[in-house]
Amino acid sequence: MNFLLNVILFLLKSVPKFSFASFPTANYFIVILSAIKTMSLRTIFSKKIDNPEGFKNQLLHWSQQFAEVVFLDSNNYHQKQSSFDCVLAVDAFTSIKTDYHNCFEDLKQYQQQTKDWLFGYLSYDVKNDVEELHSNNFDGLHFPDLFFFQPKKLFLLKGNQLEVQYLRLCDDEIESDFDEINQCSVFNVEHSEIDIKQRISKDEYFSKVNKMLEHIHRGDIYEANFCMEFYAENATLEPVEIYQKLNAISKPPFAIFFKNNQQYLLCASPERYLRKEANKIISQPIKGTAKRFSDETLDNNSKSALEQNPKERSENIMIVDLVRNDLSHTAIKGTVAVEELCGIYTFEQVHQMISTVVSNVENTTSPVEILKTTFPMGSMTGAPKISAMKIIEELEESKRGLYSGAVGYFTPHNDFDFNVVIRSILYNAAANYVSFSVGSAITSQSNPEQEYEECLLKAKAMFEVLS
Ligand SMILES: C=C(O[C@H]1C=CC=C(C(=O)O)[C@@H]1O)C(=O)O
Repeated sequence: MNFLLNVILFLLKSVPKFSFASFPTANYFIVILSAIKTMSLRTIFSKKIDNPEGFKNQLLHWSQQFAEVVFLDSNNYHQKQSSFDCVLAVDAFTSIKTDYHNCFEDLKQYQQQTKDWLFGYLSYDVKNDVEELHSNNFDGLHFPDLFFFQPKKLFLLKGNQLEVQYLRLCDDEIESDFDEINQCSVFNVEHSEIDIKQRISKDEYFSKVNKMLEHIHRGDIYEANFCMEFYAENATLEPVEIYQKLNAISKPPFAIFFKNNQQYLLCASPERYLRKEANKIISQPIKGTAKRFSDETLDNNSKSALEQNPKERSENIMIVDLVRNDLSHTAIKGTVAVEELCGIYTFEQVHQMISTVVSNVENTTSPVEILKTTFPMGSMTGAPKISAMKIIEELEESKRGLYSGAVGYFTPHNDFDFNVVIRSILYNAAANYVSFSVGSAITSQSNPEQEYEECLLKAKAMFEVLS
């Protein structure tokens, strides 16, 4: 039945004369068929958008009237594993907000019972639900450890094609919302200057990295991601404005504007944590970072130096091994594979080394179980994972919270896609607290001075938009 509906829907959508504007009857059919398809939970319709970039901008500004907002933008970055160019989910119908205690089980139940689109995040600290770990470091942000919501209103954009999915309880608002979005004026507001402080001094950074190196030389761990926080108190900023500036200079494939009441994430991440597409699981850890140059020759040299650098390659390969192990917990035997090892990808701010590790799972495997057995992502912890997380907690000064967590969504068909929260600004408007953290992988070959420089390179875009 569902297959037949999908075929009819596909045929209707693919005949050009049946576009929304020129053939309302066909569109009417699409709405009806789609509604039956989703068991009447959501009303769906498609619309052709003439200017997707302009529309995205209006959509983001329009979304600000809601308490819960997730805006995902791939910035048209060419990638195989992508379903949409841009997604907006707003206005919670139901939600789950919790600390780490039993959070994976609670999320599993919520996801299974809702059987709908869910958007939200897992903070780094939900690790404490899975292992005997703690998060006692300083927290100026006070975000919940885990938050997901079922949006009343959902917009999915791919190329010129927009699909709108509204819960039936509010589907009478589709037309008036569209008028509002089209009329939404895009304004630019300047923010006041923000005084950014560093949580640990350069000397403290060196001493902590040296302690981490002692752990490595003793054989406690062989790699760990050491991070440090930059922050501002008594700060006020204009979240949309700052997000758009950060996105404009970074254009990463996993950009996210997230809002939960007074809590904001302005994220310019280049990294995917985990995606599930039917039975296939895809993880794309990043390890290895190199500077961009405006001069083409210097830029190419930096790229090839990264590609050949033995330290960066070994960092990446260690994490690939860890991810293979993580995926094996839920994989069908013999299906874990490395699709790409140490590929070099260029972004606006940096060159990155990215590997792609995949596996297949059974239809019956719970999506939340796949997250639980792989979280937190190896690229932000180190190896062996549990020992690395213990040492990270001991040496870092700030609670990681949503930094180094993951934001993304579940579909009604048990698929999901989550990014890694890095290269991001976090803001609690109620506490007037702004924070961003950066880190790098420490291995036996690390030179503290170079690691410090790498952190500053990763922080450059955030400094630029906040100053
Ligand atoms: C910890 C960060 O980056 C991680 C992710 C990608 C590449 C990394 C690296 O090259 O070491 C880091 O492990 C950060 O950006 O704050």
